[in-house]
Amino acid sequence: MPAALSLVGLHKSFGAKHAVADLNLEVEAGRMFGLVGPNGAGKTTTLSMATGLLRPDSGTAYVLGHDVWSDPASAKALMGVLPDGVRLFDRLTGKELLRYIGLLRRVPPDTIASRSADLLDALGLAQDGDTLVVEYSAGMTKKIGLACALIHAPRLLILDEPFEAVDPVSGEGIREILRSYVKGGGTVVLSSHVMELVENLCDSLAVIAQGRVLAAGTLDQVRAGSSLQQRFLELVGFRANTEGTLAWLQSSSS
Ligand SMILES: Nc1ncnc2c1ncn2[C@@H]1O[C@H](COP(=O)(O)OP(=O)(O)OP(=O)(O)O)[C@@H](O)[C@H]1O
Repeated sequence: MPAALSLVGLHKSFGAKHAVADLNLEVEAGRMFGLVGPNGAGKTTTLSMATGLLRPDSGTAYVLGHDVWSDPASAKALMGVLPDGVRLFDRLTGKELLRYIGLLRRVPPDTIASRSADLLDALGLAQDGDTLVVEYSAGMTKKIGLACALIHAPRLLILDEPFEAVDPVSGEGIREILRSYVKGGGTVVLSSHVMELVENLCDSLAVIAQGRVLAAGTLDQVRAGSSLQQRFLELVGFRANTEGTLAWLQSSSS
C-alpha cells in the first residue's frame, strides 16, 4: 500500500530565502500526523506544495501514489484540504458554500444535503447554516473550512492550523471528528504550534525548522522520553531570554 502522503525532495525559495529545502517525508495511511515547527519554519509552504496550491521549485508530492503535480485530478480527488488564509466564497451562506464545494467534488445533491446537516451539527454550526460566511467569526470560518474539506469524504485530510481561533468546545468536537475519521481508515496531516495538542492527538509527527526536517517518526520516537514541548525546544534551539533584554519594559527602569 502506498504512503498516504509522500513528499520527495520538495524545495521552494522566495528570492534568496530557502523556505523549504529538499524536504522528504512519508506519512503512512491511517496515521494522525502532526507537522510542527516554529514561526517561519516552512509548514504552510510545505503543505501548500503538498496540496497543489504552490508549485515547488523542485521535488513533488504523492497522495496515495498519485503525483500531485503531474496527475493533479487523481491526487486532489483523494484529499480534503484546509489551507491557511485562503479566501472562501464568503458571500455564500455556510450551507450554500458546502453545496457549491460538494458539487465541484461531484457529490450527489442529496448526499451533500445530508452530509452538510451532519457536519454543521458536529461542528456546532447548526444554527449558522443560513448565515453568510462573511459574517462568521474567525473560529466559525475555520470550522466551515473544515466542513468543506470533509464534504466529499476524502481518504487524506491536510489541515493547516485547524485549531487556530477555535474555542475549546469546538476544538474537542473537531478532535472527535478527526479521531473517528482515522478510525474509519482515513489519514490526517495537520500543522500546529501547540505541542500539547499534537501530543494528545497525533500518533506520529515531524518537527521542521528552516525548511528542513529535524526529527520524524512516531510520537514516542520523536519525544525520546521527554515531553514533546521539551524535545521541541531542544530540537529548534530555544534561547532563554538573557538578563537585561527588554530592560526598558520593566517599570522600575523609568
Ligand atoms: N509568498 C512569500 N514570499 C516571500 N517569503 C515567503 C512567502 N511565503 C513564505 N515566505 C517565507 O518562507 C518561510 C516559511 O514560511 P511559512 O509560512 O511556510 O512558515 P510557517 O512554518 O507556516 O510559519 P507560521 O508558523 O508562522 O505560520 C518564512 O521565512 C516566510 O517569511
